[in-house]
Amino acid sequence: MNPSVTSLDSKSAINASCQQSNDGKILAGIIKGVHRRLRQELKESGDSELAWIKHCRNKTQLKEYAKSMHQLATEHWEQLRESNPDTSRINWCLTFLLNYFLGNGCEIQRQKLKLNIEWPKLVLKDAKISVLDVGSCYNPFNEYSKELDVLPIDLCPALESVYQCDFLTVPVGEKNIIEDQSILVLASNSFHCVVFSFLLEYFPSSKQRWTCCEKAQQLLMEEGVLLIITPDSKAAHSNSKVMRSWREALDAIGLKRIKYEKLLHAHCMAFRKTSVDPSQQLTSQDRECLASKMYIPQDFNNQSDSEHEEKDDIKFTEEELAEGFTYLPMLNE
Ligand SMILES: C[S@@+](CC[C@H](N)C(=O)[O-])C[C@H]1O[C@@H](n2cnc3c(N)ncnc32)[C@H](O)[C@@H]1O
Repeated sequence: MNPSVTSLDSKSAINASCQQSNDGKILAGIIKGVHRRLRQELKESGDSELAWIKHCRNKTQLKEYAKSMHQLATEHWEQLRESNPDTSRINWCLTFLLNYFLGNGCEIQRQKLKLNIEWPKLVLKDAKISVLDVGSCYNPFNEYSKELDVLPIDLCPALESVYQCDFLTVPVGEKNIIEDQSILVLASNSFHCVVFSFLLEYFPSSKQRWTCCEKAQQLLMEEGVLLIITPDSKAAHSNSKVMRSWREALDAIGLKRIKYEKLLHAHCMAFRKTSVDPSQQLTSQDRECLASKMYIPQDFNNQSDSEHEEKDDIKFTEEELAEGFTYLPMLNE
C-alpha cells in the first residue's frame, strides 16, 4: 500500500467531517436564532399572542427554519441515529407505541389501576396506530407507514406531504377537516397518539405549551398517549424539577405519566389519557396555575433578580439558563 495515498485519504475524510460539522453548526445557528427572536419579541411586547402573530407573518423566516431543521435532522442527526440507534427520538417513539398498542403495554397499565371493570377493546384501523405528529417538519415517521397511520402537521412544513396547521389556534371539532394541504379542524377523541417531538421548547411562553397539552388531551382517545420529547444532553437529574413540574400539570388533566426515559440528548415521556372526574372541573385560576408549571429554563433568562426571586422554587444556575433545553448536538454551542 502506498502510505502517501492513505494519509491523503484520511486527510480528506477529516476535512469532509469538519466541513459537515461546520455546516451543522450553521443550521443550528439559524434554528436557535429563530427561537431567540421569538423569545425577544415576547419580552418586548409582553403579549404572547401578539408575538406569535408577528412570528407567523414572517414567512421567509419560517421557511428558512423549516429548511434548516429538515437538513440538520436528516443529514446530521441521522448519522448519530445510524451509529447509535438508542439515541434516536424516532426509534424511542416507535418502540413505545408498538409495545403499548400491539404488545401488552396497555394491558399492564389497565391491571395497575385495579379497577373492576370491563375495559373496551382497543380498536386499530387496518392494524395501524393513528398518530398526530405536531411540529412534524419533514414527517420523520414516514418510514413506518406499515405500523403507523400518521397525520403530520406543521406551522411551516418542510415537505409538501406535511399538512400546514397552527396547532395553537386550530379548532377542535367532530371530524378532521382538510382543505388542500391545510388542516382547518382536528377531530376530538380520535387519535391513539399525539407526538410533540422537540415542539414545546419552540414556544416562548408556558401558556402556549399548556394550550398545546390541553389540545392534545382533547384529541386523544381514552387510553391514548401523548409522547413528549424534549432536548437535553445533560444527566437526567439536572432538569428533574422541570420534568416533575410538567408531570404535575398534565396529571391534573388526566394525562398520567407512564414512562420516562433519558436518552443521550433528550427526555422522552409518555402520558396516558385517563378519564377525569367531571366534578373536578378546573377553574380559570386552576388552569393559569397549571399553565405556569409548563416552564422551561429559558423562560427566566435575562430577568431581573427581583423577578427571579418571586419564583422561589424555580432557580437555575447561569449555565442552566444559557443551555436550557437547547443542549443538543450542534445546538449546544
Ligand atoms: C425543532 S422542530 C422539530 C421537528 C420534528 N418534530 C423533529 O423531531 O425533528 C419544531 C417544529 O415545530 C413546528 N411548530 C412550531 N410551532 C408550531 C405550531 N403552533 N403548530 C404546528 N407546528 C409548529 C416548527 O415549524 C418546527 O418544524
